[in-house]
Amino acid sequence: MTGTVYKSTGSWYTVKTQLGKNYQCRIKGRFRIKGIKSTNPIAVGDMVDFELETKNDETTGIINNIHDRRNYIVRKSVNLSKQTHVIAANIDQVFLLVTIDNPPTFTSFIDRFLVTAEAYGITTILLFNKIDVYDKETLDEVRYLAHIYRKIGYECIGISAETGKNIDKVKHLMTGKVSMFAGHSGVGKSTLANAIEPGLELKTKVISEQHQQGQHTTTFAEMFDLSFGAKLIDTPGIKGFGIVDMDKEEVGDYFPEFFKLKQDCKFNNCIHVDEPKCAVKQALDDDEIAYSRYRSYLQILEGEDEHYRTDNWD
Ligand SMILES: Nc1nc2c(ncn2[C@@H]2O[C@H](COP(=O)(O)OP(=O)(O)OP(=O)(O)O)[C@@H](O)[C@H]2O)c(=O)[nH]1
Ligand SMILES: [Zn+2]
Repeated sequence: MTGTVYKSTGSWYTVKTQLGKNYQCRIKGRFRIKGIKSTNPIAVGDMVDFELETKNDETTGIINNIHDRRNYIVRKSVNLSKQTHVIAANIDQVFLLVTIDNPPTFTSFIDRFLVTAEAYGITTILLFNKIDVYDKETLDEVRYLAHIYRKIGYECIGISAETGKNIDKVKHLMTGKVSMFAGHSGVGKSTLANAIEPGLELKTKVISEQHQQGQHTTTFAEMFDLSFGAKLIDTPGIKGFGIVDMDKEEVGDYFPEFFKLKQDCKFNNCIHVDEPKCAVKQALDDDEIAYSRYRSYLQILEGEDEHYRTDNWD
């Protein structure tokens, strides 16, 4: 049988078949996944093959194969083993919720998020939330940011999870796809989830309640089937992605507007900093590239990312 992993709690995996039946499955033997050292061989979103086994009237599944992943996101383990933890696989798109204030979302955060998503091969859509409470000036800022990111090719929507403004547009984009919501704490991820699917309880809340009681909890992602034919992966405590290791020469490739110009730089290994006849710097001078984007790029190049690492994950 073949199915998709909806939930994993350590050694057991909830796998749903195409006919919509859930099986509790375990892994047979050991899996090795090319290229990554992972603490967990199978993650939410994985497509797996399994055999059924019945013992004492209880039927469970034994997973014996994992299908190739289209993409996956990881977080580095907190210990020093350099192992990674795969959070989720086969994600179609991520909605990054952005608020101008309450809390503020800075372009440096947005850009680092986008670079990482590009590196993972995941489409990002920017949702500017809480537009119901913004004054004219703040709305102008939303428009300005939306203009910058649309020009690069990112879809941008102004929404209000509270009033329901443009939620239909978000649902439309989600239909038939596997999505995730990300963004700083307090931007409205849970509120949005509830606006698109009333009654859906995301774990983010549960986890923070447990936190207050001083309990240490390991967080696991979970996939939900929504009523309008969409899938949502909930990853408790997620603000962004874990960091992808990349070389200096690679960073510019994940800024789509830089990447397009790269072929016009004099040097084909140009990193757009001090090189002469650099098409990216020329475009910056011509206001074709936003200064905030170039600044974020330099920050990433210079490795000013330590605080982002902790910022991205609770
Ligand atoms: N005015 C207004 N308030 C909103 C909107 N969306 C969310 N909020 C409020 O913002 C606060 C935070 O919203 P949450 O949905 O809990 O934010 P979250 O991103 O899930 O936060 P974490 O669980 O900490 O990651 C709540 O008080 C919401 O009522 C909105 O569109 N407009
Ligand atoms: Zn260049």
